[in-house]
Parts: sequence; C-alpha cells; structure tokens
Amino acid sequence: MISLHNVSKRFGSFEAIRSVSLRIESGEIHGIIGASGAGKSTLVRMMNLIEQPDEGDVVIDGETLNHLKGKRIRQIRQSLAMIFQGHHLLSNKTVFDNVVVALQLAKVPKKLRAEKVMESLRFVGLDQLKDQYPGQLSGGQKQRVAIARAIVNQPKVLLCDEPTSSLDPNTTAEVLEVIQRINQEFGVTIIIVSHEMEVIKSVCERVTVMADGQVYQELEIEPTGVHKMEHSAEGIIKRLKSGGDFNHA
Ligand SMILES: Nc1ncnc2c1ncn2[C@@H]1O[C@H](COP(=O)(O)OP(=O)(O)OP(=O)(O)O)[C@@H](O)[C@H]1O
Repeated sequence: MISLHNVSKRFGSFEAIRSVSLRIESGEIHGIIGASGAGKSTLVRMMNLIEQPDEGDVVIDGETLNHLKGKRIRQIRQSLAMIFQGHHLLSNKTVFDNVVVALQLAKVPKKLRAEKVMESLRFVGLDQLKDQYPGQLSGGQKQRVAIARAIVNQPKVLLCDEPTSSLDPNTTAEVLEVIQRINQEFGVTIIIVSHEMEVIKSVCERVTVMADGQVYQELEIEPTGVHKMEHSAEGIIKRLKSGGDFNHA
C-alpha cells in the first residue's frame, strides 16, 4: 500500500504540489489524471523519491520512505519500477542488453541474468527480437522493451508516467494490455499518469484527478460508469464520462 500524507513540493517559490494526501491499495491499478502542469509527474516522482517532498510523508507498506537512508532506501527503490513517455533505451545496445542493464545495476549474479532477461522479454512478446537495436523497432516495441526492463527485477510497484502518450491507438492498446497483465499475473500495483481519459478508463479501477497541485477528486471506474468517491463537480464527471483529453478539454 502506498500512501501520501500532506505532501508538498516547491520549485523555487512555485508550489507544484500542495498538501496532497492519497492512498493506493496493493494490487490496484490507479490512474492520475489532470491537465498539463497539474502536478501529476511530480506526484508520481515523489512516490519513488526521484523528487523529495518538502513537507509530508511518503509511506510504502508501513515504511516512511523520506525518513529512510542507505541500503534500505535502495532496496525499496528497486521494488518501485518506472516507465516514461519516452522509452529511454540505449540506442547502441541490443534489446537484450538494454534489459540486462537493470539486473547489472541491481547486482544480480551474472549466471542468473540471461534467463531473467529472456523471461521478461517473453512476457512482453519480444524474445525473438533480443538481438535487434532500438532503432530497428516500432514505438510500441520500444515501450515494451522499457517495460521488460522495468519488470525484470520483479518490482512490487510499477509507476507509469504517460506511457502511451506518443503512441497511436492500436499501439496504445497493445502497451496497456501488457501493463494490465503485469497487474493480473504478478499482482504488481500500477500507477498510470495520463491526460487521456480513454487510457485511464480502459485499465484503472480508481482515478485521482489533479488540478493546480492538489487532489481535485477521486473517482471509481466501474463497468457501470464513473462514480465519485467524494464530493464531485459535475463538469469533471461529464468530461470523464465522455472520455476526453484533459489537455484539450
Ligand atoms: N524541476 C522543476 N523545476 C521547476 N519547475 C518544475 C520542475 N518540475 C516541474 N515543475 C513545474 O511544476 C508544475 C507541475 O509539473 P508536472 O510535470 O508535475 O505536471 P504534469 O501534470 O505532469 O504536467 P504534464 O502533463 O505537462 O507533464 C509545472 O508548472 C512545472 O512547470
């Protein structure tokens, strides 16, 4: 379980996150939506301490991350994998070598690495392309390599920051299917940041709507529709139901 307690973050005098409290259950697929600049990326980057909060606590499975140091923080960080809009692959390395890097960084014994990499690549359907270079792959394939790299150390949580933003609708569906399978087969808690409601609605159970660095509301997504969890503004509900893009709404 991940919880944020009154977390704030400033960049200079600008308050990007203003006293946000949030709870994400283990095994959940949780969406974070909002317009550009709402603070979505900053919020997610505080969950694995890429960004340190100025105030408040980030608690994962009962441990307050921002109070931990040294080895323990490195261990916990390893259990929190992340993928981004850009796949961030190394262009001069093969698909296999891009994934094995994560195992090298985690100091996994050499003799175990090849099997783990191939298992991960098989999961995302790219084991046949292990010797290709990123430049030879499609956008969706590159993102799937990034996913294979993210899951190769068997994380407990996968943070996805706009994972499908630069992809076409078919490729988006393909990447979301892999993300959903990671949740279903391994019980990994998934957090997806997006400004596209269609993306969120297709995979998430709950969604946090961010506006101006604050939680605007929390909603539940069910087959019967989108339901507010707390007080809700009609405008937002309407926009969610019609499946909009928050950057162009
Ligand atoms: N390192 C930084 N230095 C200064 N300002 C920053 C920094 N990171 C983020 N910000 C500012 O904080 C605000 C929130 O940014 P953030 O990237 O979290 O928003 P977002 O909702 O993810 O937006 P987008 O969808 O455009 O990525 C923005 O106004 C942004 O300019």
